Amino acid sequence: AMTASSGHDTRLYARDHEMVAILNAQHQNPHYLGDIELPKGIRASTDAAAVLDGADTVLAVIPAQAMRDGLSKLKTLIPQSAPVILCAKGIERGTGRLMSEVVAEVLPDHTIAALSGPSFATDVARGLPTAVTIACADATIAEELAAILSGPAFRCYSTTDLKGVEIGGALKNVLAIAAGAAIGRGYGASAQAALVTRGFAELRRIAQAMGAKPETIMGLSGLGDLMLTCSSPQSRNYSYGLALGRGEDLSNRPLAEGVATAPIAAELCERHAIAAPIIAAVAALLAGKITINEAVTALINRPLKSED
Ligand SMILES: NC(=O)C1=CN([C@@H]2O[C@H](COP(=O)(O)OP(=O)(O)OC[C@H]3O[C@@H](n4cnc5c(N)ncnc54)[C@H](OP(=O)(O)O)[C@@H]3O)[C@@H](O)[C@H]2O)C=CC1
Ligand SMILES: O=C(CO)COP(=O)(O)O
Repeated sequence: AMTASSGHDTRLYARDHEMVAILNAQHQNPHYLGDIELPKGIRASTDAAAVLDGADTVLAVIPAQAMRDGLSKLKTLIPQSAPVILCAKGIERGTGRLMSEVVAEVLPDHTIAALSGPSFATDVARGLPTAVTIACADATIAEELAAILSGPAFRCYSTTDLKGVEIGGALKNVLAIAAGAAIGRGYGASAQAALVTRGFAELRRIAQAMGAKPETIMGLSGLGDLMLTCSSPQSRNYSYGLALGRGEDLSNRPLAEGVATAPIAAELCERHAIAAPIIAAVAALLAGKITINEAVTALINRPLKSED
């Protein structure tokens, strides 16, 4: 929707024939975006070759755990000259790879970028004002992509800190589950703020260990997306946490990337001796190893320390 609103020829590949037919005929995507009116310029197709033929920029918008498989199937069709912009927020299960590392293995000769920041799909599709970060190791390409993607209500800031952008996007989902679970269990807004703030300290430590820039973590793709995702039931990760906290049935819920990312993030922190008790608690909670009450009691009774 954002590229079509900016006047770009926008083609969408999807595997669901019915969705493609409805999108082309009614300019809506009822399953994912309700009755939101999408720009008429978007042309959808189930024919990947036709969609990707001659594309000068490709946005990869599939869940993190499906990224390797999804792009592998399309790799011969993606034009060599087209930068691939990753929109998924997560760490790959099994390998611990960031999305850019996954794509570097699948498409080793392509320019890789990542688009991330506080941006609910429904807000962007409605044309509500949104600001995000686009990252690419090549500063000129990052700036060019920011200019291409920005539009009347969509503002892109550019950075070369690909890792920083990816780490913020992946970990905010894990922390949103913690925030939602605390509210769902009835611990209140003070506990929620404490979890988000101390979770942010964990995010900063991990980012530093991985060589990300502090400015990126303090920016839209870090703090910005953390604020959004940890405070709004519109977030699928936060609402997953809410349901967990309320003891609701967790089957058949919409995608919550933090569920897959939590255990791998906790394992990475343990392996690199990075203190991340909240991320570890989310992983243990999701694995059914502890209850929310046990997690909160353990967190609040940790040895006292300075606030760093
Ligand atoms: N929704 C949002 O507000 C935002 C989402 N993101 C990120 O974008 C990524 C995708 O999320 P989102 O689009 O919301 O997820 P959804 O679950 O809403 O949609 C997933 C899309 O990916 C397709 N898909 C799923 N699995 C595969 C697969 N194995 N191969 C090919 N296509 C597949 C689905 O197709 P089908 O319908 O055929 O199953 C569907 O079109 C996530 O990492 C998310 O964190 C980032 C910013 C905002
Ligand atoms: O990443 C998002 C907003 O920036 C969407 O969050 P959820 O995946 O939790 O819905």
